[in-house]
Amino acid sequence: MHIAIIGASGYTGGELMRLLANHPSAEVVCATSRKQGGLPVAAVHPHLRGLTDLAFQNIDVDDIDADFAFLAVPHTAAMKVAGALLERGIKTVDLSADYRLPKDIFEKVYGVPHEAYFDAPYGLPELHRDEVRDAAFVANPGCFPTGATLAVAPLAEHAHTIIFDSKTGVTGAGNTPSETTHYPNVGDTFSAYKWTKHRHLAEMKQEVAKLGSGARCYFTPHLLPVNRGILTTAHILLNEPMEQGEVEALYRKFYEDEFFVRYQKPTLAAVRGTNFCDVAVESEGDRVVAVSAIDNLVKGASGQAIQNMNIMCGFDETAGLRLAGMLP
Ligand SMILES: NC(=O)C1=CN([C@@H]2O[C@H](COP(=O)(O)OP(=O)(O)OC[C@H]3O[C@@H](n4cnc5c(N)ncnc54)[C@H](OP(=O)(O)O)[C@@H]3O)[C@@H](O)[C@H]2O)C=CC1
Ligand SMILES: CC(=O)N[C@@H](CCC(=O)OP(=O)(O)O)C(=O)O
Repeated sequence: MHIAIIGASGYTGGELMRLLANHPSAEVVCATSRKQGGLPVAAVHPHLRGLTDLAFQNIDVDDIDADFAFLAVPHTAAMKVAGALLERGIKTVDLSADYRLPKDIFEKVYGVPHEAYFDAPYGLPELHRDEVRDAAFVANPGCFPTGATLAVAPLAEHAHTIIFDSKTGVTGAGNTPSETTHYPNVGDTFSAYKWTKHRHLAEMKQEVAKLGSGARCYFTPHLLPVNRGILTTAHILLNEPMEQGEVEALYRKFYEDEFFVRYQKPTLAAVRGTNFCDVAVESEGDRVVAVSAIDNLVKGASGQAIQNMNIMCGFDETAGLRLAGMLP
């Protein structure tokens, strides 16, 4: 199957190319970039040298010749081309936020009008696999909401309040340098940002509600001095106390058939470079602490996008994604 990556010069675009280089049924034939057109992909992504001879193309989506596309461009840029891909019958996974929320909530949270709205399944396969299978266009979840939702899904319906406390690596901010990501401002230090109003809270609330939970949700992100990874500590306040054994059994059962969710003590190192989400829980009666770890660029973005592609195209769901982490 021939793949186009729109926005291939960015972090998630590079990660799509790295992962697809090992996919048995997919070949990247088009890597677009507005600024790097004509340059070899390896000039921007040196880790891919020897694995691809492609050069970036600065082309319009109407000129793309491919069977499947990934949109790896910022939110509001994806909506400008999504409709054209759909009209041309090119199945697509959108990594941006443009189709993750209902139109009115998107416009409120992102503060911009949506120019080209249509409904799309929310591509968290562990919760919405059947919808993804039948879709021509899938909205890939945000990185924080992926780890947060998987941390609480088995228990959400028993909760009245959920507090998500997440720590993320810096690649979550994309490859454009900024004051926030400037090395002396992020290295050898640690801080919270958007303490109460991060835009991903809307996705978390949406997914918790879809799980049949009326729980109130709160979220505070923190910026870690690492490149990749998100560790989320979710404080789940229960309607009724539950014993450790009961909670743990619930999690193990909920995820027993999920290749990419592993019940074990989460660390960033064990999931780095992989599509795994590691999860574990500890109960103290009416509060359960659930911790999850993902790689923001893989399960939080490009890996999950390929997992969705595999489901949409009838491939083995794990194709190209059976990678171990890097330990020690
Ligand atoms: N980084 C992460 O951990 C995650 C990112 N995402 C989402 O994935 C998408 C890509 O993120 P990421 O790779 O980190 O971002 P980057 O900023 O690293 O890359 C985005 C790429 O899109 C291209 N681009 C930028 N602006 C426009 C535009 N207006 N129109 C067309 N192309 C544009 C740029 O290429 P050029 O300038 O060369 O054209 C750039 O390389 C975003 O929507 C992001 O929110 C989702 C989950 C996790
Ligand atoms: C470190 C950092 O800045 N992270 C980003 C999350 C990026 C992401 O994955 O989310 P979207 O796909 O919704 O853009 C943030 O906090 O906004």
